[in-house]
Amino acid sequence: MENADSAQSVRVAVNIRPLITPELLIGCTDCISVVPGEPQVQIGSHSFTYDYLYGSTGQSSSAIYDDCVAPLVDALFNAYNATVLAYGQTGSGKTYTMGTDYNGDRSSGGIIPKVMETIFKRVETMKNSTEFCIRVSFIEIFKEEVYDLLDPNVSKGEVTSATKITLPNRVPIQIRETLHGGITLAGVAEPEVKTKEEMASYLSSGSLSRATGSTNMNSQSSRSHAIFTITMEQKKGDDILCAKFHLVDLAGSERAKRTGADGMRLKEGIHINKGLLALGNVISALGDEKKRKEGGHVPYRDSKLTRLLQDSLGGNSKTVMIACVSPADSNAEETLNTLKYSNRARNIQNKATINRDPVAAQVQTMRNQIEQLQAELLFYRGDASGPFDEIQILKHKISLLEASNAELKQELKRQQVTSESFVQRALDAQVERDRLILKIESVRNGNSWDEVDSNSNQDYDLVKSYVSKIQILERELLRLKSPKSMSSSHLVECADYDDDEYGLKDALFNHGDEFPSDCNAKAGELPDMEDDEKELEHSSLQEKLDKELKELDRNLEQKEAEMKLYSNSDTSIIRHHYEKKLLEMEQEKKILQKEIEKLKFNLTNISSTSDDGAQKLKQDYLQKWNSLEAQVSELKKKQEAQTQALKQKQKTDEATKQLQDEIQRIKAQKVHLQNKIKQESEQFRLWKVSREKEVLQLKKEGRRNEYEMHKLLALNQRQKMVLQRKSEEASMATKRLKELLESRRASSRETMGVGGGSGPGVQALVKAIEHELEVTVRVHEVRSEYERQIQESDPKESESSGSDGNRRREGENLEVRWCGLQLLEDANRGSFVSERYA
Ligand SMILES: Nc1ncnc2c1ncn2[C@@H]1O[C@H](COP(=O)(O)OP(=O)(O)OP(=O)(O)O)[C@@H](O)[C@H]1O
Repeated sequence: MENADSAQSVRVAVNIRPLITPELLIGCTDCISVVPGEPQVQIGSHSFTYDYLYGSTGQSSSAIYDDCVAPLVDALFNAYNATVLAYGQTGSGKTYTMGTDYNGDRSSGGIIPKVMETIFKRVETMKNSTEFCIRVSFIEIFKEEVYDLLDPNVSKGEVTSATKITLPNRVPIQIRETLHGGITLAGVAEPEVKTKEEMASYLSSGSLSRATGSTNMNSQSSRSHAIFTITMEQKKGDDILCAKFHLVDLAGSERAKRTGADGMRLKEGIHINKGLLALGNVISALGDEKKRKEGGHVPYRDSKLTRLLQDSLGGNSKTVMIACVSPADSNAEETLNTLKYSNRARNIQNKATINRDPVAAQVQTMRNQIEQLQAELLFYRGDASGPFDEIQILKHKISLLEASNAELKQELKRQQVTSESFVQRALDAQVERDRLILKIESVRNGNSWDEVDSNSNQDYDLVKSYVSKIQILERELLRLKSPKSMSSSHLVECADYDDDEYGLKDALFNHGDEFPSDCNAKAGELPDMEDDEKELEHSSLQEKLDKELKELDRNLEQKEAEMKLYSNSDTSIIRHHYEKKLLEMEQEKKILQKEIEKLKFNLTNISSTSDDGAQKLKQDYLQKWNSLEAQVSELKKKQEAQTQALKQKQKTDEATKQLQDEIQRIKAQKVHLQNKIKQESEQFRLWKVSREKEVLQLKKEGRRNEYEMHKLLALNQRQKMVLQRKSEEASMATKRLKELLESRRASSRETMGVGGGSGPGVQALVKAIEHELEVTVRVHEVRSEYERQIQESDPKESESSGSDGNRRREGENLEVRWCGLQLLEDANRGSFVSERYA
């Protein structure tokens, strides 16, 4: 179900029947007054307003159908449920108003026959576009049991004159609740009807089966609540709509005293009143705004009548209640009750919705979904006009983002410049720091400040050379790095630094921190600019070529328009026309000249005679001659004009030809230009592809270089450590040597003390031998130490080939040089020491 309408209250109409014969016989008078032109009724001191009012001095009862019921028939065709409910005391005219006792008599009035008629008339007009399936059911609630009035298997029973009640032999029908809370009647007959007559026959046969009986108040009193239901199914394509129209004729409320009911009839009356009381309670519950808002309980389950009317009262239905009242003063009390009861019903709020077949509704929903998805798909594919506004907004967003991107790029460039200077300063500081560390280490190792300074200067040079080498490598790396790869792989690369197997972060030449920032600073600068330039060049060239092409198109258009002008007039026809005209003129001229010759001849003959007649003729001839001469000269002028026109035409023809040539030339140019554009685009594309390849290659190379650089740095670090250790060991050896010399000197002094003095020649010899010994020991120590170091070094390195091997050799040379230096120093120091201690 879908398309929920807004809540609509139950409409209430009051139908006041006229005083009937029995009432008149007992002298009843009219106790109800009606406010003219208003749906307002007054009884005693009570006044009530309704939606509609009929009978008495108000509107005629025949208008009930048009005002109240016809809109419900419309609603039924629009798939809304509808209900007409006739309520009132016994004998107040409910059956009469509803037409439930229809017996096939065409003239009999009532709402149901009119509804049937209208439905079938409309079905007839709509049958081409819609498939209808109309079914009817007719049930009654008699003594709190539901009976099927259309059950064909049930004998009609017999009518006993004593009770005047029809007692059919039948089985009550069970009320069932559907999963969705709807109410159904198990096994109720619901025959399909094709015509009004068919429906009417079910109505009349059902009404015959209805329980009726005679009371003091009504000789044909309905002893049951009857519900005639028309179910209409409409199929329009895949859409299936289904709605129900309940036409309810309630049993009348009654007072046993007045109806004179006893026994069976009394029991019936009690049941009737019980059902109506339950209905009253439901109406009260639904009509009380406060209770409704609080979601209070509505006692639908208190009676079968209220259960069956659940949807009609406060549910999914458009409902009209017709309160039937008798105007007789004898019924004043019941009439007042009915008016109060029905007035409350006006407060009931229903919410009718279009009833769609669940499967059809599902299909419809799915179809809507498919349509929506298809629209979305088209939009995302870009081959639909799409939601134009959305595209505009997105375009605007893109342009804003592009502008902000350009700004950010500018900012990035500025930051890059600043960052570069910072990086330079950081590098300087780094070098200085490393130099100081070396100095401190050296001092700690017991070296004098002079030595430290000289060592430090050498270290500084070494550090500087390494730093500069690193810088060169970094630049090389940056150059190789692609601008595009930087953005994506930068983070990964930076992360790699942290995981570096050599622990570069903690190394003396710690460029792990600076390097990525430097990478960042320079990222995309040079290659990006190069690419940008190339792309800019390409786009400006394309633009230029496009402009040229447009210019050519414009020229072409212009020339073709001119051409059209010329070609509009068919040149051959015009020329033909001019030539023909010229020829005609020529002939005319010849004829005129002949005539002139003839006249001249006649004139010469005439001039020889002196006859008056001849003179007159001469005069005539002369006049004619003159006119012919004038004609000839006129003709000549025309001929000249025609010749001019012909010449002009020839010129035009030439111009046309020129134009045609020019158009051909422009067209050729255009083709050439288009080819050029195509070629240029192709070239650019190829360039881009090769550039991308190059970039990939460079990235690869960059990564390799980077890796090598890391290895170099690690090697360097290891060498530094080796050197440091070696210098420590050398100083230890010196110390040991000093001790050795000291002990020897002491022993020699002792020897001298024991053996007496010796000459200065012997002392010098001892000194020289000692010095020699010291140097030899030192050299031997250092060499063995160096060899040991070499053996200890990673055997894998010796296996590496190519550039790795070169670099390794370079490191070894450095190491040897360093050792040599140390050796020399130590040897000198040894000599100095030996001299001092001599
Ligand atoms: N508008 C009317 N004009 C003339 N006669 C009417 C009108 N309404 C009802 N009557 C007559 O009043 C009598 C009682 O009417 P009806 O049987 O329709 O009452 P009821 O409300 O259905 O009674 P019950 O509840 O006992 O079945 C009938 O004889 C009927 O012809």
